Amino acid sequence: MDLFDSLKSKIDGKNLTIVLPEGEDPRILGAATRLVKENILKPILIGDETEIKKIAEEKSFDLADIQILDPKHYADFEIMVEKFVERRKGKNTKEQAETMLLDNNYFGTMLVYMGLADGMVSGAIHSTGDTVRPALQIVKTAPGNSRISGSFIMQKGDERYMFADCAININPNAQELAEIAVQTAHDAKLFDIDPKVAMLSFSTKGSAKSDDVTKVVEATKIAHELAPDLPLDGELQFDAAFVPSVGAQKAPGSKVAGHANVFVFPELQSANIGYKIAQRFGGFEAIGPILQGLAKPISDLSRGCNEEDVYKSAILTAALAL
Ligand SMILES: CC(C)(COP(=O)(O)OP(=O)(O)OC[C@H]1O[C@@H](n2cnc3c(N)ncnc32)[C@H](O)[C@@H]1OP(=O)(O)O)[C@@H](O)C(=O)NCCC(=O)NCCS
Ligand SMILES: CC(=O)OP(=O)(O)O
Repeated sequence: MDLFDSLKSKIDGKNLTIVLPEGEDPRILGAATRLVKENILKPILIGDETEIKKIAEEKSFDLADIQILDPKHYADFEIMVEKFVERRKGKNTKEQAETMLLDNNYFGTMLVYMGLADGMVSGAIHSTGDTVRPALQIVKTAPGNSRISGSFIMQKGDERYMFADCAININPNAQELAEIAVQTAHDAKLFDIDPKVAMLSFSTKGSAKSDDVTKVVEATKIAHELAPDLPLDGELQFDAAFVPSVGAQKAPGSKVAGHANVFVFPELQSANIGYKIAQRFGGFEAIGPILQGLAKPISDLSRGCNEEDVYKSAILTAALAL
């Protein structure tokens, strides 16, 4: 079954609500309208109501049944400020909270934290830092996770893979990289991928020596300790991880080499560049970044996203709320 048909059937009838803090962007409005029309979930748009209605009219989007909230006129703003200050435990004053919560991403994240929405999708306009910082500060990590990371589902036809961490941790150490691998394998299962995890490098099984390679070797060792039953191998070059004949030549005996479907990059530069190359040269659809390890589902978008990406990310985020 198509991944999104499967996710839609999981959330069907659950009346889940997803906050879209960039309510004035036509891609967001288009996706929200479609989600309502198809009765998939309830979007909550954040922004200036008059402006949102004006854009919707220009683009002929029907906003009936879509809730719009403007932080400037939110009736329970004071309650939200109180809860924010309580959550930030001395890190932000009431005065700071009053300003911060006028920001759509902070406001939207608080709706999710307070249980007034099931999830949030943002990042069509905002950078990843501005999108995820409120989530890191307010929602924080789920039990058993020391960090959050960001993965992409990469799909084309019948092919479906996961790439990580393409979004958050700039230069993870070995322990962090191992946790990213385990998190991504966990999420892969939610998206009907039976994970075989490759810990990527520019070296395969000792073919090159450097501190960067040693980090991946260490991470592989730690990941085995964290998840002994998980098929995972490293360090592997991408060709050794993906192409069966190359895997057999460069990493004979490996159960993962040549058959990997979850690719863990050594740091953010290669991961972010890698997913965009697969997307733009390779014609893969890139769904994400999916934030892994957060206590509540919040997803980022690439600023290069289109309406379809927003629509799919909202469905996926809702499914993560179950
Ligand atoms: C994610 C990112 C924005 C966080 O950086 P930051 O805002 O400087 O974060 P700070 O170090 O100030 O930490 C802010 C909070 O987030 C927490 N945090 C930061 N990184 C975290 C992580 N990976 N997992 C969990 N919590 C994290 C901190 O503990 C801190 O919490 P606190 O305020 O309660 O103490 C930063 O790592 C980043 O810019 N990453 C790259 C994003 C990017 O450009 N990606 C490419 C495009 S997708
Ligand atoms: C995920 C990502 O790279 O986001 P952006 O393109 O918005 O920087």
